[in-house]
Amino acid sequence: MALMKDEVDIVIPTIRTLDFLESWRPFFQPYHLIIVQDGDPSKTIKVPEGFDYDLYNRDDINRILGPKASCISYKESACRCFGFLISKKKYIFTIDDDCFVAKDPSGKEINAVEQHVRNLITPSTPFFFNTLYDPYREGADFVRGYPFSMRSGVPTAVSHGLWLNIPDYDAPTQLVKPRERSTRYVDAVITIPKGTLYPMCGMNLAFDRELIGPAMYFGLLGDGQPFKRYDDMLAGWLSKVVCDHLGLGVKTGLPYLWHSKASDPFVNLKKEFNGLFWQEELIPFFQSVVLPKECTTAQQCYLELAKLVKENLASIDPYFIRLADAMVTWIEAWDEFNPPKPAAAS
Ligand SMILES: O=c1ccn([C@@H]2O[C@H](COP(=O)(O)OP(=O)(O)O[C@H]3OC[C@H](O)[C@H](O)[C@H]3O)[C@@H](O)[C@H]2O)c(=O)[nH]1
Ligand SMILES: [Mn+2]
Repeated sequence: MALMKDEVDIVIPTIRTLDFLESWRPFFQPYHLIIVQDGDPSKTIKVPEGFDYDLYNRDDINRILGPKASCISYKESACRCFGFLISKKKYIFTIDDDCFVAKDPSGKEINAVEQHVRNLITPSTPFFFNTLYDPYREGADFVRGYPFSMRSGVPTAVSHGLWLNIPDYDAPTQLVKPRERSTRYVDAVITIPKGTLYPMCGMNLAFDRELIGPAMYFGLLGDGQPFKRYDDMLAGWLSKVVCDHLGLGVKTGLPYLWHSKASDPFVNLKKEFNGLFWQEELIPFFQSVVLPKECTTAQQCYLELAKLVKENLASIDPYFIRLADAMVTWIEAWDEFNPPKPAAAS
């Protein structure tokens, strides 16, 4: 049974091949796939038979967005956010092409789509921590002392899944621990408390487009930019600031998938180099941001954040002025392709 099959798009950035889809066929076949082909658009990427998909390469992105295509990264997994923008569905699940179906401790294959949807359709508890983890899961509840006034929770905007086998480590960690593998299956889903940022990894991620889509921009990184392999981190910091401001929840934990490819740590070190230093200034900055109460939509919050990025981060590097402009272009593109729905007749 494919949960919410008409409400979910599965977005896959790829610069390699899509053979991994065979592993997901039982779970993905009922859903629509949006494949964002990065790199050389003249290269043909084969999609295995039997999947319902749209595939967009760089020529398509340029044709569809016109000048606004300038905000979509090139040669960076951040290109995936083009799929977020042109989707018409309520939920997005995005996954990398080197991620496979994992098994839980009982040996059962994990349907990551289903778990993400369950995470997203049940509330979050960012304002008061429930020590027995997600109280809305089967076999759990609010523990003694949990305020009754808070037990309805808040809408969940983001569901952040994890990975067995190759963990998402930065290059320095990968270099000193080349053989370390993620083997611990933790059967938990946890709401990330309000006021706390987190390192959002894009390889096993789902979100509610209608609640937080405009804030899930993966930035202008990659080819031609001094900032690389921090696309998901940037989106995670900014979207969490917006979620906290709008009273939306972010969950992390289940589902797990099996991450198979360790990218080259030396190549990654070069790509991540600036980010390793900049993150130590960016994180405290985003942690300190307080958005004005007049910002009541994800778009308004995001445009305010673009202003703050431009005003406060150019001292780190002039690149942040370009990033701030790209954030504004992203919202313009978002609104062009996702015009506000007319208010229901009263
Ligand atoms: O220029 C590129 C490079 C990659 N892709 C696609 O993005 C996906 C991730 O690529 P890869 O598996 O090589 O990345 P990792 O080293 O595992 O690190 C990931 O960690 C999570 C991040 O969100 C991000 O996905 C990576 O940093 C994969 O589908 C590639 O085909 C691309 O489109 N363009
Ligand atoms: Mn990978």
